[in-house]
Amino acid sequence: MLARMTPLSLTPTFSLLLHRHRRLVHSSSPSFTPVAAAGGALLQDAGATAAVLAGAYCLVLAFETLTEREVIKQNLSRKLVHISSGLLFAISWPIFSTSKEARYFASLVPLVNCLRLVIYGLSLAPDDGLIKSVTREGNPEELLRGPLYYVLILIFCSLVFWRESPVGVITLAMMCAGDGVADIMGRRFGSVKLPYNQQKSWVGSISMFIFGFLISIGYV
Ligand SMILES: C/C(=C\COP(=O)(O)O)CCC[C@H](C)CCC[C@H](C)CCCC(C)C
Ligand SMILES: Nc1ccn([C@@H]2O[C@H](COP(=O)(O)OP(=O)(O)O)[C@@H](O)[C@H]2O)c(=O)n1
Repeated sequence: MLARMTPLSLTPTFSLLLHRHRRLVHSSSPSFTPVAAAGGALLQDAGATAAVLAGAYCLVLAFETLTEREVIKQNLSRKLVHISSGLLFAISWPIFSTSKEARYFASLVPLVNCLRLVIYGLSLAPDDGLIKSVTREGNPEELLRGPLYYVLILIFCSLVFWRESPVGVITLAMMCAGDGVADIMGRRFGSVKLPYNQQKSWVGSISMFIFGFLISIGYV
């Protein structure tokens, strides 16, 4: 049951397309050999990695542009990147092959972004746009805290849980949708604070649970 869990995998259309795709790739034609299958999977994973890397770059670039043009505020940009990055990363998992190596290809995407955050967080190179779109105050060192922990969790979930266990996508749903929405709802409507934490509110905490749970259900 848990084998090959993938986001949207229960959607009949998606399952049928995935099944037809797998039958096509693993067809029993005489000319089809395990070497060809391995080569096909390698090509598919390399292409998927390149596509998702490009998607990650374009996503951050889009929010950089919106922030620089003051279409959205810096704090909202950070939260929208926080919410969308991990959720879109998990949605991209089905485009990778069913090979054992697929998870390693997928984890390259957050790994490249991890290196990017370290380089710019240590000010080894300038990237004002990235800093503006994913930090609170616009300090490069901020990249080495929340954003860096975030991509490390993406690497961990893709390597350890991948599509075999729902724990990975549930973790991403809570971290991205839950924590992201908690901030937005809590800042706006969170006047009644938690008794044991005056920095958090009931609205924010309940929002985290509700949105994290709903997105988790949608993924598994
Ligand atoms: C802004 C972020 C975290 C802030 O956390 P906190 O300070 O609110 O606690 C997220 C940073 C995201 C990172 C810069 C880009 C990550 C891209 C991801 C690995 C791949 C996305 C692929 C998809 C197809 C867009
Ligand atoms: N459970 C929560 C979480 C956040 N929040 C609000 O969101 C703001 C930022 O929350 P946070 O500590 O998650 O911020 P990040 O560290 O995720 O950027 C808090 O200062 C609160 O105003 C809330 O009211 N209740």
